[in-house]
Amino acid sequence: MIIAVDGPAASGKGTLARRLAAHYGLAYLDTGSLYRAVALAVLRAGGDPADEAAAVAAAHALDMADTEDPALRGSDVGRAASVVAAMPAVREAILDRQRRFAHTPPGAVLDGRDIATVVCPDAEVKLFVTASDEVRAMRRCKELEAAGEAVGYDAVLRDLVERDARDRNRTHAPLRQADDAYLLDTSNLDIEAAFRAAVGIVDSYRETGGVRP
Ligand SMILES: Nc1ncnc2c1ncn2[C@@H]1O[C@H](COP(=O)(O)OP(=O)(O)O)[C@@H](O)[C@H]1O
Ligand SMILES: Nc1ccn([C@@H]2O[C@H](COP(=O)(O)OP(=O)(O)O)[C@@H](O)[C@H]2O)c(=O)n1
Repeated sequence: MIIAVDGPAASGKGTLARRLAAHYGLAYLDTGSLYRAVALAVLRAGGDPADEAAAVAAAHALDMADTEDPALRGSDVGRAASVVAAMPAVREAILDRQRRFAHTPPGAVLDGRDIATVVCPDAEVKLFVTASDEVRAMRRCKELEAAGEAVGYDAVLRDLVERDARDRNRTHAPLRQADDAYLLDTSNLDIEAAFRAAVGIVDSYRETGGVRP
């Protein structure tokens, strides 16, 4: 089984996808960490994330071990990731790797922006996870604070809104809800409630053999 989890920044898709993977015994891939790792490699080499040749070279050289670096979670890296992610050649360089991961038995949960639309349009279950801008900014603020990066709420909100706009408006593989994806708004759900709601959606899919919303 493949479960696709897409949504805007800090909507809680990673938290949900990781728990769904553990619950159903599936592998888990945070595809955002691939774009973040490409961006971090360019930044560390002293390059500009807008330099397409540098970003594409970093994407081809990407090692899965690079996706474990705690430095990936910084807000500067998130911003740079959305710049390199708008480049079709960067996306192309890491597409097959994501598809192979998803199709390795017994299947996987992948979270990102284009999983249901581009990477795995054949996924059995598609979730589009969202939350209000304010709720997402508050969650990301707390997360950055806990990681030792104190960024004010206003700056985090501005950053998320700007990054989402870049992700939604790019021409190649933009962030959007697939026509056959379930919308899960977690604005008023804590982590446990969001997980229970998602399990309800996946189980009802399995019981009905794939009735779409
Ligand atoms: N439903 C929720 N309620 C409250 N906090 C949440 C919820 N889901 C996730 N979080 C927290 O919000 C932050 C961002 O979640 P994450 O799963 O990393 O989002 P995304 O993968 O969409 O960027 C994390 O610190 C996480 O613990
Ligand atoms: N499947 C994906 C995943 C991430 N991305 C890009 O990578 C950036 C970082 O993704 P992420 O999932 O780590 O970001 P957060 O939601 O954790 O803030 C996004 O802003 C997108 O530009 C993408 O284009 N496609």
